[in-house]
Amino acid sequence: MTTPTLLLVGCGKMGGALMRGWVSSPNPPRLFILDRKIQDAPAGSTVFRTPEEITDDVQPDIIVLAVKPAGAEPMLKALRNVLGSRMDKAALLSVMAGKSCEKLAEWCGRADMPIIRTMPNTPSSVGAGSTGLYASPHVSKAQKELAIRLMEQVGAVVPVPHEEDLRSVIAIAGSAPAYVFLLAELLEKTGQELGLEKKAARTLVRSMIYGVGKMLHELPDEAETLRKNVTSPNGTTAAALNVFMAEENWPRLVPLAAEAAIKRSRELDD
Ligand SMILES: NC(=O)C1=CN([C@@H]2O[C@H](COP(=O)(O)OP(=O)(O)OC[C@H]3O[C@@H](n4cnc5c(N)ncnc54)[C@H](OP(=O)(O)O)[C@@H]3O)[C@@H](O)[C@H]2O)C=CC1
Ligand SMILES: O=C(O)[C@@H]1CCC=N1
Repeated sequence: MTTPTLLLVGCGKMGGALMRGWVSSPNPPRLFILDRKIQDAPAGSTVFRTPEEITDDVQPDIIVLAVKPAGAEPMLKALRNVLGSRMDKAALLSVMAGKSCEKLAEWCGRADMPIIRTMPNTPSSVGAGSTGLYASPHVSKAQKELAIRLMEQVGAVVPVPHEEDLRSVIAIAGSAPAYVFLLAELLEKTGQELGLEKKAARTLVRSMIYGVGKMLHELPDEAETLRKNVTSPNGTTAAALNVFMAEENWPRLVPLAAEAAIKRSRELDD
């Protein structure tokens, strides 16, 4: 298997998470990075601060676009100018929460530009990401396989049949690490308010969430079964879950939050 060449455009929170995941994986890609402020580029990679700095020897197999959606149009137009026909030999892999394949192809200057849209998440930085992936009709079988292989190097990949499905991926996986981090924050804070030392609350909460993640990852059981195994009849967990599971709480709030994320993804498309 040949080592693919990537041009990673934008190396902030998500691009940086992918970069860290890739360089720690068994077969790291050859990395060119375009980012105006990256400080910790991995050994062996090459950094450009502006599109104009990109050298003539750069021929990417995949251009990974990880800037904010609002910055996509000027960036792709600048890349087209600098890369010229080299752009035609590459596929574009967007990680952005907005901007359709159609728009991205237009900004690449080519209606049949092969575009792969993905929605990864920051756990990719430790090889435990989850990525939804949609390939436009212009993506070849080999390009799609390469994109899947790259994203599998940093976690699980779920191909989706429709571009629109990526909105659901955003709501339950792309944005969702923040929901779990919020739960961790609130549990740690509550532990301290209940009298535990900060360090003790932090250790207990983080190892608990790690353990829950490991069980969900390794065991075949449904989440519901694992939840019920913790919930002794009339015990402490049942008392707490009566609060969370009340109709007006999590059963209403989780779909409401997902809907808000989806609505925002539509706005980011414009
Ligand atoms: N954060 C997350 O958890 C996830 C984010 N995404 C998607 O990833 C994309 C990036 O998000 P995120 O990583 O959070 O954003 P960041 O702002 O952290 O990263 C973007 C990076 O690109 C750089 N950049 C932007 N424009 C240019 C330019 N013209 N020249 C050089 N460098 C440039 C930015 O520099 P500067 O700051 O100086 O502008 C920054 O370092 C978004 O589209 C988002 O939807 C997807 C899944 C999860
Ligand atoms: O908040 C955002 O818009 C990005 C996309 C998913 C996670 N972060």
